[in-house]
Amino acid sequence: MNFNAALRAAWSAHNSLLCVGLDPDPAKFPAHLQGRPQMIFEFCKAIVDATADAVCCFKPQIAYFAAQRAEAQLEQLISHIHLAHPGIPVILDAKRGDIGSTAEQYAKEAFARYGADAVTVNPYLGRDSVEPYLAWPGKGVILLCRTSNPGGSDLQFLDVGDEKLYERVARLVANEWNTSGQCALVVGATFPAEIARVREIVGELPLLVPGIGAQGGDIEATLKAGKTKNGTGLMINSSRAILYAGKGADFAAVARKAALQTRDDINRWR
Ligand SMILES: O=C(O)c1cc(=O)[nH]c(=O)n1[C@@H]1O[C@H](COP(=O)(O)O)[C@@H](O)[C@H]1O
Repeated sequence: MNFNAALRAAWSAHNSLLCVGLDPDPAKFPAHLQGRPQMIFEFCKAIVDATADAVCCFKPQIAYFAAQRAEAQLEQLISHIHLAHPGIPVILDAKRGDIGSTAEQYAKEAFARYGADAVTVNPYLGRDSVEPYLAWPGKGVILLCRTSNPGGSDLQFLDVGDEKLYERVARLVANEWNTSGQCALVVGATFPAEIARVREIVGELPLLVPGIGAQGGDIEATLKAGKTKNGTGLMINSSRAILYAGKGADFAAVARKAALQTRDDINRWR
């Protein structure tokens, strides 16, 4: 699957810019799943099947699986998404960053082991640390630019010459690293002014925007700042606000309601 092409197709086929983040925390699972050996897969599969027609992509966060020794369930989940919901791209949120030889292994892990269509990557080791991901044709490489957390400002807001570090990252990625059209950027919904600045710098490049829902980012401000001319260009992630909207046996149906509501709230401002 070509990540960029699949994303564009899903934006249009599902009329949605919503990315459902899969951050499974067993402590928050409904009672009837507790203690089941495959509960992480079962929880995520139920969410995926209930929300697939309302999203443009899914984003499993690898730490939630690895912390529970559930990597096999992550493999199973991504494979399920591809089989049951073909065409919906999967972003593996791993925020990797290492020297080239190690990055080759991380790229193989994301794309060959897990079968992800895109991966999040930290840009601060520079171009040669990102090239091993770009060597996988058609796979998406989503670079951290202006993260949603308050401490993101500690480094990303430093002045480098006549611009901020996050602006330099946006410019570098859009103008120099994106030679094969595989790149995208992460910009938090909690910083709409910076979303607007990044959009100004990068033209139509897709932006992954986490931070609505549990982190309190504003949907209207995000859309006004980040949408492209045709009302797309964004993968707006919500994890906890959708996954844990319900706490009972009907959790997947409640998650679906939350996802549809979020999709519609987003579409109001496109
Ligand atoms: O790369 C990410 O996805 C990411 C970048 C960022 O700046 N902020 C951020 O919250 N994320 C991820 O997005 C998800 C946000 O989850 P919620 O706050 O529950 O919607 C988590 O999986 C985070 O790891």
